[in-house]
Amino acid sequence: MTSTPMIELSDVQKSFGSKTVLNGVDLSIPKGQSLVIIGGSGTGKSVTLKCILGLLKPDSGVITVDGQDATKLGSRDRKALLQKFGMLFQGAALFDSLPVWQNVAFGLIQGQGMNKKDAREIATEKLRRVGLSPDVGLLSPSELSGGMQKRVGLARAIAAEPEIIFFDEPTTGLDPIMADVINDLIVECVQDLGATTLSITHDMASARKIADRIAMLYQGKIIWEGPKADIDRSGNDYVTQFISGSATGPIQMELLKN
Ligand SMILES: Nc1ncnc2c1ncn2[C@@H]1O[C@H](COP(=O)(O)OP(=O)(O)OP(=O)(O)O)[C@@H](O)[C@H]1O
Repeated sequence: MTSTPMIELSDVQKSFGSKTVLNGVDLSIPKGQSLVIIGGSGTGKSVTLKCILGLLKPDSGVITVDGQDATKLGSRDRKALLQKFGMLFQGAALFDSLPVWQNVAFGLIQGQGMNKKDAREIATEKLRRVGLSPDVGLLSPSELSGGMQKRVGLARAIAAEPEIIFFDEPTTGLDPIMADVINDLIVECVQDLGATTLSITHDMASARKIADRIAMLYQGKIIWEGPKADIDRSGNDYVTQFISGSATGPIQMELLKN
């Protein structure tokens, strides 16, 4: 394993008014590794992603992406940095006004200025990679099942062959079998590209499948991080409660205190 971190967060803090959401988050993802952040609703998983993407500015701390301080970039450098990212959004977030192939090709045409013919060829190839035939490229996203929409979202995320891919709740809304199919596809596509990935999810089956390492965010800090094989013997009562989905344990006690 290479020790060069592709993404590194050091003591990142972010508050909204009097509410502290991130209270000293430290994370390091080596190149080519997949980290999954787990944690309850409202614990700051999305805020962490948005800080890395530059959509939110942390109050303090350092975020480096491929060696660059991502919190101090001008708009041109930020655009260049964003070109390294692919993203699969929660709910796939496809444009219904565009046919499927144009959704997949969107970043190639709008972001890279690629001509439509070449972008369409790549979109068709990526659709095939995720198990969809070229005919599907002509449909509207609204004509597709949830599982097919996730496949299209994945094809879009990998279209530009990014070095880094973010997966935001990639299995939300899917039945467990379709979720497993999508998890397998994610693992295959990430391996094809050798990409570094950061995912956020509540779905432990997904985390166990797509992660190399898992980190748990709780009350604004990473309270446990380790290889996925160690999660069942973390020795951390919060992690144990979260992965067992139990209503009783320290997390419930904290909720009752508030
Ligand atoms: N722009 C904002 N302004 C004010 N508060 C915000 C903003 N964005 C997020 N928050 C608050 O920060 C907290 C963490 O939100 P975040 O969306 O990161 O949670 P999450 O862990 O991703 O939750 P979920 O799993 O439910 O998506 C929440 O209390 C939320 O209300």
